[in-house]
Amino acid sequence: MIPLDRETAAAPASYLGRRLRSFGHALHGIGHMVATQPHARLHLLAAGLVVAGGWALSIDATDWMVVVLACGLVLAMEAVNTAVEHLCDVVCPTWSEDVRRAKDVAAGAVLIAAIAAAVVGLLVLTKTAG
Ligand SMILES: Nc1ncnc2c1ncn2[C@@H]1O[C@H](COP(=O)(O)OP(=O)(O)OP(=O)(O)O)[C@@H](O)[C@H]1O
Repeated sequence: MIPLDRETAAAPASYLGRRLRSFGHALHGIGHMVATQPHARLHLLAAGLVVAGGWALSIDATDWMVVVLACGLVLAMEAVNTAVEHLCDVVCPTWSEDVRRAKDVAAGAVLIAAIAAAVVGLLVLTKTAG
């Protein structure tokens, strides 16, 4: 196991360097989520379809704002769910009722965001078509 201070000792000294390094960590996390989580790839595919649909229907700027926020919320929840799953697996690799509850609640957060995003998509669609 690599001690945490070894990593921080190699940190860039400048403020901008540290911010860029943090940005890189976040991008690495997103890449890891997409590479390891089939649900994340499905959410990305759905977001792509929604963007294509919005483009085809020429939805207005306000609708774009809501649609982008809804898609972003789902992907952000999936990222938090992935982090919770990882932490649970490291802290407790065996079966545990507490882990089951924690993972189920985290998965529930994704489901809530996905349902809300689907409702937003339907409302935008019916508003634009109507
Ligand atoms: N250590 C554990 N103890 C008890 N239940 C667990 C444990 N690990 C997983 N589970 C149960 O299995 C479900 C799926 O957990 P898993 O870590 O396999 O996530 P997953 O397959 O990526 O699912 P998703 O991302 O859809 O939530 C959890 O929601 C939980 O109910």
